[in-house]
Amino acid sequence: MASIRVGLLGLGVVGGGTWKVLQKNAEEIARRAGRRIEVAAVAVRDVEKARRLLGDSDVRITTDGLEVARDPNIDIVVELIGGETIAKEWVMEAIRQGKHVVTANKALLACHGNEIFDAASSKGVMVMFEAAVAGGIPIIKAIREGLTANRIDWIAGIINGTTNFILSEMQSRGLPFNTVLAEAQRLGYAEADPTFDIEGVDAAHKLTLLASLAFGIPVQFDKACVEGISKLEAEDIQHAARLGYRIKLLGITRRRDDGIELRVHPTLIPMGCLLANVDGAMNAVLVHGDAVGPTLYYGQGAGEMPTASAVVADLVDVARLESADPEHRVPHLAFQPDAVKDIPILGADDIESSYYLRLRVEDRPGVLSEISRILAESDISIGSMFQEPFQAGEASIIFLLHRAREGAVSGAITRMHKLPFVRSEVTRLRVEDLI
Ligand SMILES: NC(=O)C1=CN([C@@H]2O[C@H](COP(=O)(O)OP(=O)(O)OC[C@H]3O[C@@H](n4cnc5c(N)ncnc54)[C@H](O)[C@@H]3O)[C@@H](O)[C@H]2O)C=CC1
Ligand SMILES: N[C@@H](CC=O)C(=O)O
Ligand code: NA
Repeated sequence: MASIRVGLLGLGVVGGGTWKVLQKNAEEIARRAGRRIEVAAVAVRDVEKARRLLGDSDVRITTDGLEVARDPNIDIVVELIGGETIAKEWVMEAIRQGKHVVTANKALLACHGNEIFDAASSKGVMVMFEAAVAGGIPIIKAIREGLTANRIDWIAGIINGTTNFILSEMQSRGLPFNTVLAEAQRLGYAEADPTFDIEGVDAAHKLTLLASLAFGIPVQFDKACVEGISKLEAEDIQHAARLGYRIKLLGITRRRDDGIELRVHPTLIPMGCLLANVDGAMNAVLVHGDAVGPTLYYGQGAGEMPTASAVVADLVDVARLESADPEHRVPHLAFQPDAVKDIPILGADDIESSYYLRLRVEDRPGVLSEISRILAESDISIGSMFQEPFQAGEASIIFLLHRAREGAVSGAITRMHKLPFVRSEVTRLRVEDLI
């Protein structure tokens, strides 16, 4: 059978890895796909750099992705440039031209996925995005195909390699934040704009896609509650450890009777939990289905070769399914497009979690009773608390609170800020008791 011809948009970390995997495992991939997967053209910013990587191959190099998207000899366009503007323009053009698309671009799909998937369905082409969530872990395939018998209850995961790498190195080696971030950038884990990693935006992009796949809802990144790790203090990492917890940036999406939680934030998880022991740039995703129970997917969530592994797996899927009737392909978001439901996404105040609060207080009689009174009046019960010895007339008090609505906790914190003996902003972190 004739080879399937690919146009690569971008030849950076992931694009370069994709080229390497396709060369290295060409025979094995052809045995699986039923034909060879051949890179016919690439679009890049730096032509000379691309030429060095591609060696003496006869791949056409251009700086214009539209040229690749419009090339009648290309069957699949692989978008690996990132961002939402040019990437969207080139992807939409490829779809208009009737080409299948493979992308690792979670920002693009989390913000414009509904439009892109609609356009692809109308044209009868596939948009595959395994690399966009948790890099090399086949989490999309697992949810979209492996767990289709289940009503999925919740997903909780470490889905950003950069921040997990930063938190792990800060906790285990005491390295400063900026040193570890620079190393994550050198290793190719970080986004072009690393604030996407640090502020939880990248994880929220991925979680948005997971929620759509799990619950059959439209892609709604703008409704996610997002908090990153930039404000996390070393003191809280130490207190958490003393209480038997580790802090991880988690993405959590949960189906409740009144709607769906969609949230990313630093989270205390008990040290014995599986996710608490996922270190470095590794990702891990827990998916709970009503029939299967909890399932766990673990692997490299970022970096050249692991991400390329997912891109190439999608290419093989397209090669296998290309000739199938579009009606018989797996739907983009796991549910048939006419069965997607607009279930409400819950706002921040409606989130339910346990909480860690840290208050810096002055040494005065009645401090504890005042704080306890506010919590009791807000209908929030205290699980445990400890207080550090006073130094220079001040100390930190740490509370672990039982499950409560976030709105109640925020209201209590507002009241605490008005207490004359509270000396700094109250630190609030969520606590989740996972498997
Ligand atoms: N690096 C990683 O570990 C992972 C990255 N991703 C996603 O993969 C995509 C690519 O990321 P990286 O490979 O890390 O980025 P990168 O910055 O290493 O590579 C980007 C490539 O796109 C090309 N490019 C960018 N703008 C262009 C333009 N206007 N015209 C022509 N070429 C252009 C650049 O020349 C470069 O070859 C992003 O969407 C990213 O979020 C997804 C999973 C993991
Ligand atoms: N910047 C991302 C790359 C993979 O998606 C991460 O660190 O996880
Ligand atoms: Na993946």
